[in-house]
Amino acid sequence: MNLAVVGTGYVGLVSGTCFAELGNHVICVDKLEQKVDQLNLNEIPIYEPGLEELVRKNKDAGRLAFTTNLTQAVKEADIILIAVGTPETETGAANLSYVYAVAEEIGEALDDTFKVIVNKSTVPVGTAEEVEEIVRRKKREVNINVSSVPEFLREGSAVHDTFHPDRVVIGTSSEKAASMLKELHLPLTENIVVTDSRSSEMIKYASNAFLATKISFINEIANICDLYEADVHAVAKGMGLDHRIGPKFLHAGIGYGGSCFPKDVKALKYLAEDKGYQPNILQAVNDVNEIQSRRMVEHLDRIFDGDISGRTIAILGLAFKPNTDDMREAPSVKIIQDLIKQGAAVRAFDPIAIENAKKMLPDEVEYVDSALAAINGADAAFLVTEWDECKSLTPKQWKESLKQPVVVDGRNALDKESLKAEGIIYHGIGRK
Ligand SMILES: NC(=O)c1ccc[n+]([C@@H]2O[C@H](COP(=O)([O-])OP(=O)(O)OC[C@H]3O[C@@H](n4cnc5c(N)ncnc54)[C@H](O)[C@@H]3O)[C@@H](O)[C@H]2O)c1
Ligand SMILES: O=c1ccn([C@@H]2O[C@H](COP(=O)(O)OP(=O)(O)O[C@H]3O[C@H](CO)[C@@H](O)[C@H](O)[C@H]3O)[C@@H](O)[C@H]2O)c(=O)[nH]1
Repeated sequence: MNLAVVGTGYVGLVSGTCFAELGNHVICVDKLEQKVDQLNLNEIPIYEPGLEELVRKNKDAGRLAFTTNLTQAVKEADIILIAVGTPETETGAANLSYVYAVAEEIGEALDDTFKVIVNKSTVPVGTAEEVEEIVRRKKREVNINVSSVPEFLREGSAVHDTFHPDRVVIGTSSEKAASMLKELHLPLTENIVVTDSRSSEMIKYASNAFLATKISFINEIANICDLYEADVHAVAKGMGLDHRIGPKFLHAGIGYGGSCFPKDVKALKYLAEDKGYQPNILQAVNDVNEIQSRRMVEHLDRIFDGDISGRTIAILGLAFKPNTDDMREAPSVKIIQDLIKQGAAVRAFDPIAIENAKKMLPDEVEYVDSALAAINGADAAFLVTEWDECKSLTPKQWKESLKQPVVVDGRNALDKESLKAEGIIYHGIGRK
């Protein structure tokens, strides 16, 4: 099939490339000329394991191309995928201006042949219908269907997730569109749910909100564990073995970040409130997450009697999770701002996110190029992102490098017993 993919962020770039790998002919469009030039030189603007080789291979095979020319890409396509950003606005609602702008451009570019327009961006319920209206306003007699096929990939394992999805959701009112979209996705999975576009849009928000709920729930349990000297690790294990609960997304820590969970929980909350419904669970999920990253600084305050001014704190990991250089809504930002406000000096390490981090963090932060260099001579260390390089420091290295043997593990990723055995003052989140 011939595909046009509009937007070359995580979703557009990864899904476009993977569809090319499956034998489709894919043209990816972005309005940023510099990004398209980079992609044409095989320079991948994001860090995503396995992606660069796949882009190169499919470009060389003539199945994948990058352009700023939306009109040409639309003309050649049977299916047009919209994969532009839907960031958070001040009210918490999703900003749909990029989606609407693309709908207008597609409307202007369409000819008479039947095309399926697919919304892959995460959007409020009813957006597929709105996009169809915008396109038809441009060309009344146009032969199209607008469907919703939400994306469920995770950053850092995006290529793997795209080739091995748990399910594909197709929301459409057209049998022809459903059959074309099924044909496109069948090589990936047989678990294809076909529904209407409104339910499909809701499936995406509900899935992200549910996963975020699991995280805020276990974080709340961790906070209570702290008060009663129970260990949330053991608690999560004991809970997760119940098949009805499951072990995943029960890892307590400093809260969820990234470009999706924070904004999507708020956007769904906004959708409910906009119709006069008070979504109490979503509110609580968000509230718990907003303060969870403060737990690390609280631990430090306790150790240093509330005065950390003049202390050097090593920050291990800046990205919102390992295997990505994405700093969007990374808990490290709030933590570092807090530390600096209290007069501490911050020395930070991340294997790949430092360049992105510099754009968001205070100028006072010192950056170093290894985990060991970060902890060398520091008064305490914070594990903020559980990169392998940070987790693999030995108890001896921690002990010999830190000025004071204080380690606050915001991801509960370190072996607390061996650290304690080495004489290190260890604090996890909800771990006695
Ligand atoms: N990042 C993820 O892991 C992920 C996973 C699932 C779903 N989503 C959802 O997918 C959508 C895209 O997310 P992302 O992280 O890939 O976005 P992004 O913001 O990283 O990238 C969007 C791209 O679209 C381009 N763009 C904007 N307007 C354009 C236009 N008119 N024409 C051509 N290109 C245009 C931008 O230049 C940018 O390169 C969002 O709705 C997000 O919530 C993201
Ligand atoms: O048990 C857990 C699991 C995750 N996290 C945190 O939750 C955030 C999100 O993690 P993850 O879901 O792995 O990353 P994303 O790439 O943001 O992916 C989520 O958001 C995407 C965008 O919508 C969806 O497509 C994915 O299905 C969904 O998992 C990160 O800060 C993690 O550190 C925890 O704190 N505890």
